[in-house]
Amino acid sequence: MKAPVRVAVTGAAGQIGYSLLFRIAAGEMFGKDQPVILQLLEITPALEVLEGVVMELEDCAFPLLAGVTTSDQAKIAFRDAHFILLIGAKPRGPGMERRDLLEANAAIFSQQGKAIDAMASRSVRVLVVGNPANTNALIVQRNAPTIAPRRFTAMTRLDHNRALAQLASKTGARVNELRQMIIWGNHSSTQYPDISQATVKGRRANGLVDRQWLTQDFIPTVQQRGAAIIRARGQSSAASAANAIIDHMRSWILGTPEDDWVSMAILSDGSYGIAEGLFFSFPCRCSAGNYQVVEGLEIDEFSRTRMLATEQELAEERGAIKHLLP
Ligand SMILES: NC(=O)C1=CN([C@@H]2O[C@H](COP(=O)(O)OP(=O)(O)OC[C@H]3O[C@@H](n4cnc5c(N)ncnc54)[C@H](O)[C@@H]3O)[C@@H](O)[C@H]2O)C=CC1
Ligand SMILES: O=C([O-])CC(=O)C(=O)O
Repeated sequence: MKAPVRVAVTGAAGQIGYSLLFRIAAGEMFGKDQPVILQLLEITPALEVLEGVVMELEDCAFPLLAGVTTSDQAKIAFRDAHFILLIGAKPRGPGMERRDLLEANAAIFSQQGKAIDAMASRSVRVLVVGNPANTNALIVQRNAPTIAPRRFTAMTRLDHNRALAQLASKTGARVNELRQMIIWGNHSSTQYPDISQATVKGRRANGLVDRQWLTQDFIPTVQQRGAAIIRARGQSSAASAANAIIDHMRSWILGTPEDDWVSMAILSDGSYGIAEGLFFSFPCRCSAGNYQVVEGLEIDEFSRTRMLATEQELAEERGAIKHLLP
């Protein structure tokens, strides 16, 4: 049996937490041979609810669940953590953009960045989910200067999965017959879901759909999907977000297939002309716990314009919280 990995999860008593923790404990994130210890963080008033979730975890008698701890102190929850999933934050309601949460959530992420720096394993891998996820990831990373910047990511995998589902439905294919989707930029309504590299059953997706569907239907549907779910459910997406968290971590740790890639928001190194120092979603290939931006893709004018728009928004978000960046 492998040694257990320590997985810290914040906002563990929230909606996403309730869809996520049981799947991690069942072995869906790290594989069926990898025991896990869950280190759960909540705010003090939510600890009682969290105790109920812990009782349910116990009642599942998961063979891979090697322990569960709870705390309202980030420094306790993050101690020696190998993986940290930063979910705990305020979600948006109807009529809001994710950036409207910046002020409410930014303080959480600067404090948690410092706690990661002080307490986590030096080889920790961090995924930021709480919105606005890209800019929160920047706050966390900059507040954790002793951890390598490559170990911080923000989630655009839900957008990637949404784009796959839309294209599969339009072309009558199954999702697993699609390859090489891309989400560029911010997890926001300026993101650019790009099918220019995508294939459907080995054929170029661009040749299977018309420009009008792309611009009037596909791109806005993916960009606005979170808002559509809030309108319908009265709450933001949770089960699909939890599923994307599993997918993101699984790809990062266990790797991507030879003929495909995934979208991850990572600290830009200047690839594709995107300004350094922004958490920007790129197509990435993963292997053995590492990721690399897929280089050398041709970017036409249509794509470039959209990539610049989402880059511009990220630069503005960074400007709004620059006082929180050491
Ligand atoms: N990146 C993405 O694709 C997605 C991001 N989200 C975001 O994820 C976040 C969580 O969503 P839900 O679980 O639906 O919200 P929720 O409100 O159901 O749960 C959030 C939990 O976080 C806790 N919390 C608040 N401040 C905390 C802190 N300082 N430390 C630890 N825990 C704290 C709350 O007590 C609550 O239990 C939201 O910001 C939401 O917008 C949601 C869906 C997709
Ligand atoms: O839209 C929201 O606020 C929640 C979220 O990030 C998503 O569903 O993509």
